[in-house]
Amino acid sequence: MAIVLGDNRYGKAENRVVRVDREGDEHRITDLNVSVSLSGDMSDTHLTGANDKVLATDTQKNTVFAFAREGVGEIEDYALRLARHFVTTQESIHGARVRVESYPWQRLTVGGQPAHHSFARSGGGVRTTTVHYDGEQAWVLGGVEDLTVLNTTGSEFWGFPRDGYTTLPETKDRILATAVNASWRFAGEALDWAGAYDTALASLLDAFGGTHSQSLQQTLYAMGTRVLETVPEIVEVRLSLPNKHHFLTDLSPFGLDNPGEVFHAADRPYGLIEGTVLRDDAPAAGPAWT
Ligand SMILES: O=c1[nH]c(=O)c2[nH]c(=O)[nH]c2[nH]1
Repeated sequence: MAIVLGDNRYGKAENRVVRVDREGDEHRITDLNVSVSLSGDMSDTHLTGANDKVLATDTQKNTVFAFAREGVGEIEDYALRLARHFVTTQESIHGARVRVESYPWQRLTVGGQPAHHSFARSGGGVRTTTVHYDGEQAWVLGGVEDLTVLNTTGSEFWGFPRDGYTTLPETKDRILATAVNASWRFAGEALDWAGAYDTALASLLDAFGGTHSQSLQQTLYAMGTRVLETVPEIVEVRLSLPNKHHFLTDLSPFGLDNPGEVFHAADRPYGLIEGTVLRDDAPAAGPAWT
């Protein structure tokens, strides 16, 4: 029996980069969380302690900030530039994964006018990308996280098996709420990333609100399908949907009825519904998700 070094990677996680673009008085803000993870010929550092092939994670952090000096643009392009840089400039680095989360800010209205330099963090979900570059090919994922949505009706859940542990009543009308975590895989690059994001987001929301749901699973499939129908460059969608349960509160001890008006929003435990929707001719995912 011999002990060997297995899969490994290293990088600087969660670099918080804020960039202000200034056009005269009018400012724009880009607020990012950037994580870099590199892999390659890293045996020596693990086995002997020789660091001559280790691009310091501190250098990686500096690179993330220095590249932001030239402008960020679409986060997918920024991640591609960084991933390519690490692999092409370091002989020992054979793969780079760059993940970017972009926090949304909304311009304030001040004195009845759009403010030049004042913003509020908005709850419209965090735009994400993950790029993997292996020296020859790039794989690009886009996505959105923490996009909380809720339907006050149009949701049922019944017909499920009842065993000795089942207490959940069947319902033909309930609140359906979730925080959408979705990632999608693009075929190709140099796309209209912003347009794809806007369309995918609108499709997720449209399908969530427009589907009369028998289960969150059914809604998940509708949401993934809608993205694939509206964005031709996306070949696969992965969704992770926590079921944010809203239980009708029993007000009868107080002599009150409750015709679907007062709910307890339970934060845990929660159902977690996850699934992948993809084109049957989608090209191989390679290392895109791993
Ligand atoms: O949409 C749902 N899917 C489930 O699988 C499930 N299970 C549960 O208790 N409630 C729900 N709701």
